[in-house]
Formats: sequence, structure tokens, C-alpha cells
Amino acid sequence: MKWRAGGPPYSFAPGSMSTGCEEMDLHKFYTAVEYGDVQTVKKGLEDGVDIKAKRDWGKLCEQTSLHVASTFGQTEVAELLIQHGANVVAWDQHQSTPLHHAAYKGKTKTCELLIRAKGDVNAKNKDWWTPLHKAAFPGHTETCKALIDAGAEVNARNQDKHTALDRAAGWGHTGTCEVLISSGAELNPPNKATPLHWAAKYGRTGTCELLLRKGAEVTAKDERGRTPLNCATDWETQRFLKEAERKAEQEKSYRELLQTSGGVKVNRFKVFLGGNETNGKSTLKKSLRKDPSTEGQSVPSSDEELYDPTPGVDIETFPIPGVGEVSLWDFAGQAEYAVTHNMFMNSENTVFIVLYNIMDKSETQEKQVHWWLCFIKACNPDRKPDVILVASHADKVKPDRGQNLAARLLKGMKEEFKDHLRIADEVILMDCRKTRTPEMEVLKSLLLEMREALLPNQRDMPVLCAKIMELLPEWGKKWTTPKFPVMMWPDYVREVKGINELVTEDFLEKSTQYLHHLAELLFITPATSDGILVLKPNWLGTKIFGPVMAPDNFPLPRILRKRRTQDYIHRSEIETVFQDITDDVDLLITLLEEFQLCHSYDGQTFIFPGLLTQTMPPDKWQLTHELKVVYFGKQVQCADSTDMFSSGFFPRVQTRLMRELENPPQLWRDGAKCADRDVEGLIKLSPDGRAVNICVRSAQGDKGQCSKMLQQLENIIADVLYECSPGTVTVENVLSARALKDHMEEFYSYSKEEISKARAEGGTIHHHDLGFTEQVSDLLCEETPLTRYRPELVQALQDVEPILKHLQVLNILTADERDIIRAKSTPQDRARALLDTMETKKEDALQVFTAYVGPKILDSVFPNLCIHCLECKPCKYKSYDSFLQQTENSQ
Ligand SMILES: Nc1nc2c(ncn2[C@@H]2O[C@H](COP(=O)(O)OP(=O)(O)OP(=O)(O)O)[C@@H](O)[C@H]2O)c(=O)[nH]1
Repeated sequence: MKWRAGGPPYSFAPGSMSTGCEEMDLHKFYTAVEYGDVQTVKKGLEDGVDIKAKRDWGKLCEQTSLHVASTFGQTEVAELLIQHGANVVAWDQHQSTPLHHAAYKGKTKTCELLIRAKGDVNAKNKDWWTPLHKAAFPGHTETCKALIDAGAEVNARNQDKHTALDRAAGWGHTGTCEVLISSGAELNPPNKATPLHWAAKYGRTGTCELLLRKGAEVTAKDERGRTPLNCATDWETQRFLKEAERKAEQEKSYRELLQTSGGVKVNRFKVFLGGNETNGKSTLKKSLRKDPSTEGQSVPSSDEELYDPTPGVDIETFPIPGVGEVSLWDFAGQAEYAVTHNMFMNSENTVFIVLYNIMDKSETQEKQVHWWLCFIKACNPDRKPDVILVASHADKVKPDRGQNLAARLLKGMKEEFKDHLRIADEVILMDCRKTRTPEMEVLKSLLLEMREALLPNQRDMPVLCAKIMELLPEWGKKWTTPKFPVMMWPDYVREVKGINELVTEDFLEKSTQYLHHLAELLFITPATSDGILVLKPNWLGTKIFGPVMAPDNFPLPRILRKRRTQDYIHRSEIETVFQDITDDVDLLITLLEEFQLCHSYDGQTFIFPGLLTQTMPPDKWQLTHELKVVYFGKQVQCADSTDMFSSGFFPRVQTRLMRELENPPQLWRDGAKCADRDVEGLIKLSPDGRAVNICVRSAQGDKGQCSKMLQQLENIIADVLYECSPGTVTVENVLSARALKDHMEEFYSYSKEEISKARAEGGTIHHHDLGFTEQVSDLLCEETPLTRYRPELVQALQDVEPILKHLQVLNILTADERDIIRAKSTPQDRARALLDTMETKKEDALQVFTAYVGPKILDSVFPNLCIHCLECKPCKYKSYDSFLQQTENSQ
């Protein structure tokens, strides 16, 4: 057997086959089959190789030469073998046919040959895998097509009850999924894990997106009652599915409302005015509402009228002469007010006008317009809103210069936002004070055009909602004061029952949520009190949020120049600011808290993160010289230049931190620090506001606690991002643990792709900017079965010796590693050292380890856990051997 060492890629146990040939010839024959050497194969056949013989190939396979030809896609050889009587449906030791092998390797031509030769396209192997399962799992789309064309049963289930689509979805083969679905693959089997569950479990967000688009139910339940979201483990997929669930729920209740109460046409058309302060929004609003034929030519200019900044959002409904009735929303330009804008920015049937001042420097113009366009994109993920750019103060520049500047800005913005916004083809350069100008005519005709395009597509409004909207002003007069238009749920229910006494509270709740979604009213459902209805959303913007966000209303003592977390706002200060509006300060505070603008630990003093002005001092994350200290970090970064964290994002994150963490966090304008037992966490907004860095550390080396805190902080950020900027796409990076440990001023990260590559290539990663290399296992603190069950494992692994031997035989442990573990003095320390070493290994090595220790040790500790992954209860890997077999077979 001279050639075995450096010879063919596989070898045969000597003397294990009775072929009637010399053994040497047989090796040659199989090698020739593998390499497609037709002449040698022909010779072998002439020499009398037994074509039906099965070779014992290692422990695993009893393959015929046709299995081998099929695996390697040697179609010509396969044809020759078939002509000489090879059995097309022969079994190997897993009862897999040659077609299974060709399908698994994606050898479409060979599959076609085998099918023509009467290979069974629906053959089931020992685990009931069909060739289609085999082709779908590695994502061989063309092979799947060929099998389906030949009659493969698309919805066949293997012993684990998986379909081919389940397998393809779990591995994220979106193209293969598409083919299977168009061939009738089941998307929503009842009471079973659906393909969406599998795609979710393995973090295949792109595949989840496809499955939902094709009709997968986002709330489908598996045998254990879990939705795909419950099964998702990574942040991106969780975020995606959460939003999908929310949308599906909204859509479902809309349909239900429409079905039960019928729908009416409505002609609501909204115009949102955005742009920085003093750019002319309020002036334009006034000019738009004036009828130039009957009223003056212009609205009063700054010389005549004092500039009066718009606080919050000012909403008015009026007819624009020549356009029709609009609901016009004037968004304050000052940064402080922008904190609350995102509550209203997601809107159907709306045209966005973004105003900038042509007198500003061109960089300022670009920066401001870019910010507003990003903001509109961030809040409107499901549509491509219409946007008109208006440049004010045209009277102050030479027309040519103004036009040139505007054209350049428009070109850049149109190109950058082409996938997200429909920006009108010209910038309207105008004097916003003038009502009768050609530019005003152009603006009005654009608005008219957009209105006419939007209105026919407007969805019907459920009849009950339309009726409520009609009666709201009347109810407002009866139950509220003009200064405080807030109605309580019981009064509201009473009034609605007056319209129709059969309306149930549940139905009314859905109707009211729909009106909230349209921003016709605001519906708040506090956990501890009755629902609250704000009948005029603009009132909340201008009369409540505006004053709350105005720093002047809450002055600091002179010596303090910057507001810090400990500079609380007292209840009495809130009472004073709002004394003209209401006596019911509790209700007012509930509103502020429900909109996540503030938090109180004692009911008397309040922290408003939006009002903090002090930035995080550098010494807040001091060096620790503990030997055991571990650091981990993630970075959530805006994916594209058109992505942003909206202005309300960070203050809301901070409010959520105060609410959800056991110990009060310290907060700064751009950061937060929290602590829980042995672990400290830090959240820091990058200076450009386009990335949030989250890091955790434990001086005791407590990886499990670090993981918990990191997960909690990540979840809060993901949730708030969804609430504030659902259209913002982010990428998640992993921070360099060594840079964190060295307390470098900046945060350095690795992309997910870099991490996976490094993991596959041996576990070390090099940072180009930092110039050093570190272990991937030092960067990741995801919970693994080894960290989750560490205390139990340390107790259970009393004698590590047999495990060490086993792992060394499998080349999972090196002799050095074994010796280091052996050198520890107590059984527990040896167990700990073994677990630490295993954590540095690749995933498959970990699986071998858990599968090995499972039946031997863990069964007694965790009789209900799967020995393979230590997670699921019912498990296909009944024994260690079957686990190994399965692993090897699938490789
Ligand atoms: N010359 C000139 N003055 C303008 C023009 N547009 C607005 N103004 C003046 O600029 C000042 C600010 O305008 P506003 O309309 O209040 O600005 P705004 O964008 O609503 O500002 P905020 O309410 O702070 O967001 C006012 O005094 C206007 O009279 C214009 O096109 N030309």
C-alpha cells in the first residue's frame, strides 16, 4: 500500500472487499472513478471488478463505485458504471443512494443522469433524508431545480421532521429557498418549527426577509409554543423580527377593524416642514395659507415682526389656495426640540418639505439638509417619502449664484438618497415671505401633483375611527380644557358607547391605536393606570415637550455650568413651569414618563437625559490592575451615510437604562456607566454620533455576568433604535478586548466577517491599525453551554483524565494543553482549566466535547438536556457514536 500516505485523498481498509480483483487493482479502480479516468475504469470493468461490491471505507461508508462517481460528479464514469449494471439505488451504510451523494455535492449533471437511469428521486436514507434535502442543505439551487423537475417531493420530511426548505433556510441559502418556495414548499406548517424558525435561530436575517415576503407567518408557533423571534439569538435578526411582528400585528388589527366596521374614504394630506431654526418654516407656512389674490403680497418680514421660535411641533389644518386642505406640521428647528420629533415623523400620505437658508455657508446647507433627509429616512422604513427641498432667503443672493449652489446640493442629495426618498427634481429657491411669486406657484403645483398621486392610494379608514375623529372636538370641549386636552379612557369609552353600545373595549383599543398610528390623537396605556388620550398631539409638542426641552425653564445654579445626572429637576420646578396649564402634575409627569423623557427614583426629583449638558469625563473608566480582569465590547454603527441615530435616540436609551438597571447608572450627554455585582458597563456615543460603543468588564473574570450585562445593554439599544429610527440600518462590530484593556482613548473594532474568518483559520485576529494580534475567544463573551453551566460542569467533571485522553486522540487537545490541565492541583481546578481550554477551541471541537461529556457525565446532572448542544430537550443524537456519525456524514 505504498501510495496510501501521499496518494489518493481517501484510502481503503485492506482486504475488506471481495471483488474478485487484486486489491491493488481495486484501489486503482476507485481512484480512477474518483478522478474520472474513463480508460482505467473501462479496463477495470473488463478485468471483472464486481460492480455491485461495497467497499468498507473507514468506519462509515459502504459505498459502491457509483456512489464515488456520484460524489465527485464524474458523470461519464457513472454512465459507464450504469451501463455495466451498477445498481442506481444501492445503499451505503446510511442507506444513501448515489443520487443522495450527487445531490449533496451539487453535481447536477450526474443527478440528471442518475434520474434518467431510474434513480429514485424520493429515496429516503436511514434518517429519511431525500436527495432534495441533501441538495438544499448546502444550497445547491440548480440541483434542487433538477430534482424538483424530476418529481422530487418538495415537502418530504426527514426523521427530525425537517423539510428541504427548513434546511436551506437554516443555512441561509436564500436563492435555494426562493426556488423551493416557488415549487410549493410549505411555509407555514401548523404546530411545527417553520422555515422562518430555522432562519431566525441561525441568524439568517436576509432569508427571514425573503420568507416573510413570500408569506411566512411571523407569529407562527413551533411545538413548544415559540415564535421565530423567541428562537432568534442574534441582535440583527431579533430586531428585524420584532419590527416584523409589530407590523403584522398592526396590519392584522387594521384588517379586523375594516372587516368589522367597514371603511370610509378620507382625504387627509399632510405636509411636514423640517429644517433648522430660522430657516423660514413658519414664514413659509404663513405664506402658503394666504390667498395671494385677496390678501397682501407678503407676510411681515423679520424687520417688522420679532422672530418667534416654534417650540416642539406646531400642527394646523387649513386650505392652501390652489392645493386643497392640508394638515401642516411645523417642526421646530432647535436641536433641543428634535428629541421628540421622531414620535411624529413616521407618516403615511405626507410630503416632506426641507427648508434651508441659501445665505448659509454651503457646508452648513449640506449638513443641515443631509441631517433632515437622514431623519426622514430613519423614521419611514416602509415607504419612499416625497421630499421637496426649499432654499429660503433667495432675496438675499444673486439669482445665478443661488441657482448654482442649489443645483449642486440637489445633485448630491438625490444621488445619495435615491433608494430611500423621492426628492423633487428642483430646489425651490424663494423668498418665503412673498405669497405671489413664480416660485410659490411652482411649490404649490408640486404639492398639488403629489397630493393627487397620494390620495387615491390612501387606505380606507375604519368607520368607527372616522366617527371618533369627527366627534373628538366635541368630546374635547366636554371633558377637557383647551389648555390641557387630555381625556381619560373611562370617559372616552362612555362616549364611544354613545355611538355604538356594542363596541367592545378590545375593539375600541385597536381603533384608538390605529388613530394613534395616524397621529390623529395620542393613546398612552400606562402599566399602572387607565389609558390616556391626548386629543391634540400638537399641544403635546408645543405646550409640553417644547417647554420641557427648553434649558432656560430649568436653570442651574450659577456655579454649575453644565447639567449632570445629580442635578435633579424637582417636582416643584415642573409645577412652576406648567402652572398655567394644569394642576394635575401627576398626570403631566405620567405623560413625560410614558414618552420616556424622564425618570424618577423617588417621585419627587427627576432626571431628563435630554437636558444633560456635561460630557463624560475621561477618568470615568479607570484602569484596573486586577489580574483576572476581562473586557468585552460591541459597537453598533450606522451602516451607510444615509443612516443616523435620530436625535431622540440617546436620551431614550438613558431613560431606559434608569428604568431597567438594578443600580442607577451615571449619565452624561454622550455616555452612561452602570454597575452590577462584579461587572461594570459603559455606553459611549461616538463623537460624530454615528456609533454606540458598549463595553463591559469584570475584575473577577466573570464572563457569564459580562455576557448578561452586554446582552441587556444591547437589547435596550436595539429596542430604542427600533422605536426612534426603525429605518436606520446598523452593523454590529466587536471591540478589540486588548484595546479596551489598555484603556485606549478610541474604540477599535473588528467586523463580524473578520471574526468568522479568524475563527475558521485558527482563532487569532490581527488589527491593522493597532498592529497587534489577539485571540478571538478573548473578544467574544457570548454565552456558550460551557459558560452557562460552568458551576455544574466544574462539579460534575471530577475526573478529567479520560476526557483528556479522548480529546487528545481526536487531536482536539495538544500535549502541552493536556499537561497544563493535569498540573492543576485540585479536581475543580483541573475541570476549570479544561473548560477554559475548550473555550478557545473552534465550534466543532466544542460540540465533540459536549457530546462526549454529555452521556458520561451530564446525563446525571441534566437528564433533560440534549447532550449535543445542551439546549434543546428532544435530541436526535441519542448517543455519542450517532453524534459522531452524523457529524462526519454531513461533512
Ligand atoms: N429675507 C428673508 N427673510 C426670511 C425668509 N424666510 C424667513 N425669513 C425671516 O427669518 C426669520 C425666521 O423665520 P421663521 O419662519 O420663524 O423660521 P423657522 O424656520 O420657523 O424657525 P424655528 O421656528 O426656530 O424653527 C423671520 O424673521 C422671517 O421673517 C426669506 O426667504 N427671506
